[in-house]
Amino acid sequence: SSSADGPATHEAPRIASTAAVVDVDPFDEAVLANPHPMHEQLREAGRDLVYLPQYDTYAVARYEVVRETLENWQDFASGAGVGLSNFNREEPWRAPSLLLEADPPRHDAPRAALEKILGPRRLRHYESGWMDTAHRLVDSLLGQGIGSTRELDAVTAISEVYPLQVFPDAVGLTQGGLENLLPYGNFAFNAFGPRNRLVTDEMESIKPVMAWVAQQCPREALSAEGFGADIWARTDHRDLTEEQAPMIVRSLLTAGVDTTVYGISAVLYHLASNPEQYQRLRNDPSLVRRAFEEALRLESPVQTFFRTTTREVSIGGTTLPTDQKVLMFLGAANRDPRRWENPDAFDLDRNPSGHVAFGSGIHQCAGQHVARLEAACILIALLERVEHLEFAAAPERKINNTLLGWASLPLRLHTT
Ligand code: HEM
Ligand SMILES: O=C(O)c1ccc(-c2ccccn2)cc1
Repeated sequence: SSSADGPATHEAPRIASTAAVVDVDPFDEAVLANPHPMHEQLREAGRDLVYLPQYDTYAVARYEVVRETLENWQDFASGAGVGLSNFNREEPWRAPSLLLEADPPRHDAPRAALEKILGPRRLRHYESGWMDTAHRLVDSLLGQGIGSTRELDAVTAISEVYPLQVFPDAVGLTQGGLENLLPYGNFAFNAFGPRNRLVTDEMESIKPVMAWVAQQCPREALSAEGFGADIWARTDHRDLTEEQAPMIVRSLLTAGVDTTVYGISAVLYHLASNPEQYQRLRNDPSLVRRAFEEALRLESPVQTFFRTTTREVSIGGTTLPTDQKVLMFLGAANRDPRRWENPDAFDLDRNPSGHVAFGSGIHQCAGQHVARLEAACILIALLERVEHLEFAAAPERKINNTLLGWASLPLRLHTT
């Protein structure tokens, strides 16, 4: 592309003249563990558009411009990958997703298929089974006794257990090896970041895990009922091809496990941190879905990912060059005081809708209703039997380039 003063050169990236340069490393492990001070720095740098020199990437952190960037798929594309790596220049670590890393029109058929299969109407079929599983898990944790207290790590005993009890079965996995799912998602979300040790440490060990995931996706590997079967059934009417179907099953296994584990940990963290809000919820369980959304707004389990410009485009009055990565800070947007009053408070009186924890626009989370149903079921089962909960010790962060969450949530549960 050329501008008024002749053809654009490409030897050095031209920094958009008026972007605010902020020299921070969003993938530094200390920052990954506590990103909120950096978010404030990025939001208050003086411009809608920020430039991060360490990664030669632009960035957006304010709510309005994050939302605009998410929704403008024409200028900010996904086809070059939604990680730091630009697929126009580097080989992806695995075949690109037909949803996440595809732009219209290639994105259209896989998206239309998955939207229907994971839609709220279809999910009603899973509701009673998932609720029963939640009751069984809570009863196994709390025992039959009443008026007692139980200490447990809510991550290892609840967040990492419940999704694995319901989701692989709903997808239709039949071959065992479910212990591969969390490591696979953990690696996939690390891989959106730079090739730091979080990625390089697992480059070799992830290979058999990738092979296991690939073996779960063929039609014959999946049970006759479930999300996988529903995806494959659409090849019978040519809504999808035999090449697309296994890749869409892979999408479920990549995006549908670690995210929900982090989401459930997020809401348990805030309920334990806000006892009066927990009592409010216990007295009015109809607030359970709002509690999950408010926790997603505050924690944004998926913190960041990228887009790539498809032409010279302006953000906030600053022109960006083409083929440039733009990092979107969903976590910063979800606590932007320009959009949210008292942004850091967990408040069940707030209407959290409009948060971007599930993204926005054509790539908005295709599994959001699955995530919501899982969280609602486990929360309802806990509310019925746990009078109040508190921290038994300090929680510990789990570190990932993209996901923000907890490795440990030591809780004391007082049961009725
Ligand atoms: C709390 C849990 C979850 C969170 C916070 C979350 C977050 C997100 C976000 C932010 C995106 C947008 C990515 C982009 O714009 O590039 C997304 C996309 C996606 N999510 Fe989720 N997700 C969650 C659970 C799930 C589950 C349970 C599934 C599968 C059952 C799933 C499947 C997908 C897929 C397939 C996409 C790509 C959609 C597209 O590109 O059209 N996610 N998710
Ligand atoms: O289709 C896939 O494999 C896939 C889909 C979605 C994600 C994702 C990425 C960033 C934020 C939330 N979800 C990852 C993988």
